[in-house]
Amino acid sequence: MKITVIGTGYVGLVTGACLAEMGNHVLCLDVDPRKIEILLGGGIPIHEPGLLEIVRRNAQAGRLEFTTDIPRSVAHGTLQFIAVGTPPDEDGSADLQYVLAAARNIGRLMTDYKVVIDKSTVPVGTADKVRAAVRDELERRGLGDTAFSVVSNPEFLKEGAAVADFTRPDRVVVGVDDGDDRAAMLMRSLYAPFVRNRDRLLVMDIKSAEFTKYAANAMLATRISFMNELSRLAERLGADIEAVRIGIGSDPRIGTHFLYAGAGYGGSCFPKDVKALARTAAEAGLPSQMMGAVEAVNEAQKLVLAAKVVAAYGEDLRGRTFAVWGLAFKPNTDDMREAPSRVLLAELVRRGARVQAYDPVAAEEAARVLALDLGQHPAQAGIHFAASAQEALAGADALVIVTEWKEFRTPDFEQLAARLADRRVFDGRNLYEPAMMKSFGLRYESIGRPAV
Ligand SMILES: NC(=O)C1=CN([C@@H]2O[C@H](COP(=O)(O)OP(=O)(O)OC[C@H]3O[C@@H](n4cnc5c(N)ncnc54)[C@H](O)[C@@H]3O)[C@@H](O)[C@H]2O)C=CC1
Ligand SMILES: O=C(O)[C@H]1O[C@H](OP(=O)(O)OP(=O)(O)OC[C@H]2O[C@@H](n3ccc(=O)[nH]c3=O)[C@H](O)[C@@H]2O)[C@H](O)[C@@H](O)[C@@H]1O
Repeated sequence: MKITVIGTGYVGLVTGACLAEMGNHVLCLDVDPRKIEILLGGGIPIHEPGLLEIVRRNAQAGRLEFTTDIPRSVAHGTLQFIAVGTPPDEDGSADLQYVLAAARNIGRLMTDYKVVIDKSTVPVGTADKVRAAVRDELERRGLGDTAFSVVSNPEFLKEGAAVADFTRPDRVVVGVDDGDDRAAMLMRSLYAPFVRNRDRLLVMDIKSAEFTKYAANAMLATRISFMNELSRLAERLGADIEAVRIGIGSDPRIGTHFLYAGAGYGGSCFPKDVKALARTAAEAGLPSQMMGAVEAVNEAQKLVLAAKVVAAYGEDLRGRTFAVWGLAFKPNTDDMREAPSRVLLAELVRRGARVQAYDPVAAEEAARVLALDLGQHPAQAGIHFAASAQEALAGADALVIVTEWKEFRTPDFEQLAARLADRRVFDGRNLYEPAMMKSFGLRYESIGRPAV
């Protein structure tokens, strides 16, 4: 099939590459010429395991192309995936300006039947707005009776595992208008190679499809905030949240996934989608009590590591040096959006500490966003980037772990103890056994477990 993907962020690029891999002819459009330049040069603008190979292979085969040319992109695909950003507006609602701009471009230039597919995460009712935007443009051109379909096809992939999530999905949700058999059939055949078990392709009405996406992210964020709140209580009571996690996760009604207490959730989606769902609920006259609580618990959780450091060293951290391992909002990505490390680093440098930070891939992106957060170059604020986890430890008083990259799981503990002046580790991801840390003479504080 001929497919256009609008937006070459995480979702657009993964969608385009994986659909090309199945033999479709995909043209990816972005309005950001820098991204298209990178893609035309054989690279990708993000760090995502396995993606570069698929992009290169399909680009070389001529099945995956990139452009900034909007008329060409509209002419190309019968299926037009809209995969642009939907960042939070000032009031927390999803900002639909990019989605609607993409829809207007389609209406302004299309000459034959198109399926306009909302892949971006968009509030219930957005498909109607997209439809109106396309229709208005067609009518302006005197082509009001040109046929087109609007489909909701929310994406559930996780960064760091995006290719596997897209190609072996737990489910694919497709929202279509009642009776729009043409669009439903096109979507079914498009996804057939990925959903061998046909039950996993869930066709429903458009509003339910739009709502399913927010319900999924809100449920996952709720689980994390619930565990984070319990972790604080566990610390106060002297219980171990890891034992509790295993204890409750073994009940299949609860399940083992997404129950890890930590340094707070970050990323481009949970924070914004929780806010947007709260906004939708308020606008519908049914204000959500839960979403506000989920968000408030998370904001507080992002401060927990800094609070532990302050409890150990006092409010004034001048003259102290901290090694920080992990900056990205989670492992296997260089994405720094809403990363808990940003809150930690801002707190440490505000109190006068020096920071030696290490992340396997996110350092460059971290330097960029921290400069914006702090209003000055990170080095001026006292943040230095180390080339390795070991280098970050040199001359540090203590280590703070924010992101659970695999390479942090089994460090040389003797060396760790020898390098840290205070032999102290603050672990925001519960990577190690407290008793083992103690046996190496390390003082160890983690999340929701007794300090040793
Ligand atoms: N990042 C993720 O893991 C997931 C994201 N989503 C949702 O997918 C959507 C996209 O997210 P990301 O890929 O992270 O976004 P992103 O911000 O990384 O990329 C969006 C891209 O769209 C481009 N763009 C904006 N307006 C455009 C236009 N009119 N025409 C062409 N290109 C345009 C931007 O230049 C940018 O490159 C969001 O709604 C997000 O909530 C859903 C599931 C997973
Ligand atoms: O809508 C989206 O964009 C995506 O949002 C999340 O994916 P993502 O943000 O890439 O990352 P997650 O793996 O969900 O992690 C989000 C945050 O939660 C934290 N987390 C996750 C799991 C857990 O048990 N505890 C925990 O603190 C992670 O450290 C991270 O900061 C969802 O998992 C995807 O299904 C969804 O498609």
